[in-house]
Amino acid sequence: MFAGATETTSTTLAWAMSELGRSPEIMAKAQQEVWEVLGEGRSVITNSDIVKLHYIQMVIKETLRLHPPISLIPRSAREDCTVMGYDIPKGTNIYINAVAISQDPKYWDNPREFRPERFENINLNYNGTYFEFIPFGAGRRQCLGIQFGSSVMEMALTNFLYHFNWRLPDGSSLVSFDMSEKFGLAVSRRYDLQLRAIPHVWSKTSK
Ligand code: HEM
Repeated sequence: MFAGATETTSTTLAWAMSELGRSPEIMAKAQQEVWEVLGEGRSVITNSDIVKLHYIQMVIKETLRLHPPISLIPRSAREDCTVMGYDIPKGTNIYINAVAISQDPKYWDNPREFRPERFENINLNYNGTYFEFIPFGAGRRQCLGIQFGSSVMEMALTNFLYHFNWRLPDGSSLVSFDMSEKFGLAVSRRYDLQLRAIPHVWSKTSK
């Protein structure tokens, strides 16, 4: 459970920073929200700050839509049944492909695009009642760490964006930005993410 809890959250954070690193406009919008809501000189950021950061919450949701760390959710048929014309005998192992569902063009416009705004006016949460978006699974065996995991991710991402500006390493470009995946306990980046962290200096523009 310890590995399941830490690897999922750290992997998602790496994907969030990857998506923001290759989308400077979305990064700027997220940072603007963090700076405007929190104001200057904050050394401690609390949960009561995080609930006000709607765009950050959408960035995390959009990251989990494109990169659900547990992409195959296991189940076992408790009885003989038929699904979409396929006979499934009792005891069959079934894997629900969460990543295929959350990128299905039947439910999502331009599904491969990283666009946090798509969550703006729709009440899609993690509860597992919206089957087109199930990064934490659904039903009785749904993830027990939804609240904790989402708070940790929002808190960490907010701290990253509040305190630092992020740039590509010298010599690399947005065109060649690597987004390849590695399948393991969680679907993580194949190669470590490399970004330059530059401490944020407050000026009139960031207030
Ligand atoms: C990005 C963060 C996380 C994601 C995306 C995630 C995702 C998932 C998924 C997809 C499942 C399977 C659900 C199902 O079968 O329907 C699961 C199960 C579980 N998760 Fe998470 N998880 C995350 C973080 C955490 C954290 C932080 C904890 C604990 C502090 C945790 C504890 C558990 C436990 C105990 C289960 C097994 C539940 C059961 O089988 O009854 N998870 N998680």
